[in-house]
Amino acid sequence: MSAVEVSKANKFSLKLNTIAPDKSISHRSAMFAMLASGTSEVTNFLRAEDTLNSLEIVKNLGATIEDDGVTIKISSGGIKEPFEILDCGNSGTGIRLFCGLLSSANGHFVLTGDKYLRKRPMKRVTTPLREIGAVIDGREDSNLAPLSIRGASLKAFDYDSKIASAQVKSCMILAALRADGICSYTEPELSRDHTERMLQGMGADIVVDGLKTTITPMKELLSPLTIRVPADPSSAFFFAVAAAITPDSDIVLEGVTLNPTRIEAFKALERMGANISYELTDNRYEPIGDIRVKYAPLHAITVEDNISWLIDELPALSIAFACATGESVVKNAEELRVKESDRISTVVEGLRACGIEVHEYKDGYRVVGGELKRATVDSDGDHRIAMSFIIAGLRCGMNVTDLDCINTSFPNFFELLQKITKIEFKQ
Ligand SMILES: O=C(O)C1=C[C@@H](OP(=O)(O)O)[C@@H](O)[C@H](O)C1
Ligand SMILES: C=C(OP(=O)(O)O)C(=O)O
Repeated sequence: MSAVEVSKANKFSLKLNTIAPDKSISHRSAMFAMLASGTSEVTNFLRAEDTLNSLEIVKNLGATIEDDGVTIKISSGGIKEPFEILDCGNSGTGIRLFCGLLSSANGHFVLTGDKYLRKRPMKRVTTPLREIGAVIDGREDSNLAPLSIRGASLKAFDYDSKIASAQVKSCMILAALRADGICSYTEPELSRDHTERMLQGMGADIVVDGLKTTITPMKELLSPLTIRVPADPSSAFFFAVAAAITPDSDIVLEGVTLNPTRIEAFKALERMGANISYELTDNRYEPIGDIRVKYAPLHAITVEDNISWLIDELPALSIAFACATGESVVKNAEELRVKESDRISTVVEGLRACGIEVHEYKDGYRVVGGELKRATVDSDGDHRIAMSFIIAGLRCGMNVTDLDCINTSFPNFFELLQKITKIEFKQ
């Protein structure tokens, strides 16, 4: 399936209870099970390419996996040297967290990914890991995958990170769990905190004090995880924007993680005028609940703080900017340039193709709200760009090409979308 034609939508009222399970939590569930004694049980694991690659890697590292289609049981007898090259596919989260997990494990490990991942920067994890004794190398002096790791003993550290990145933080927390003394990691702004919450739930000694996380190495294996993965707010957000830009529409997104580090894009949409409410329904490892979004005319906003809390949703939020009155600005978001695509360029080019005035900056862009027009937009192999411009099509019709990437995070996206509008696939 290489292209889709999306029709303009009429008002809709919907409840969605099958939004894709959270990608960040699914990756972590598979990986953290390797640190437990006994069997971890994960229900509602995201069965998408990125996270299935992590599960396959865990299997290659010696875990036994039993899957009845509902619950995945993962039992590990410790990390074993794999026969295979470990392929993370398209996933930055996969490769960077595995670097932390494997740097202290016995054996030799080769991590790689697809042509997009092999262009993304890895020094952000390989440099701090090398500083504490990790034996890790890769192309361009360890900046680019394939990466090769020879497990080694790691020294205790106090690391002051310059980037607000949950991938870097999680990598270093995983390394710290097997270092030779108490470690601390400080970040410039709080990034998503699933790693801390899940590992604490498994009994790890991790103390969070504002931006500083202190980790005491594991003395023994952790307790197994028992988790139901909540729906992914980053996936749910495409449908939040769908309701926010389609007059008189109303949508309820069920069972989503309401972790404050993940729902900032919904808060931004609320600041733009959309009518949004949250209902807490569960609280295990993190708050979980339903998000209701009702259409209201949107106005422009500036987004410049806590960028890591909505970094993955910025492409979809930019579609709402295009439909708002006034000029919306995104600042401090240079991290967008090193995602699956350079998301500053792909958003700017895509919106311009749809007739919207956009000004590009080094660290963001300014979108002048206007009339979206039907265009052909190529995703550049980036799932979030593909889904964002498909949602734009609900306003004006759209042809979006290069769609296979959607399977990395949201395989049932089209099944849900067809509850809202007509879609026609082309070769
Ligand atoms: O830790 C995670 O699960 C993620 C962290 C973020 O990346 P960075 O840590 O690079 O900001 C985010 O963009 C990615 O989709 C998932
Ligand atoms: C950036 C993303 O993922 P990753 O970094 O894991 O490839 C994303 O899903 O938008």
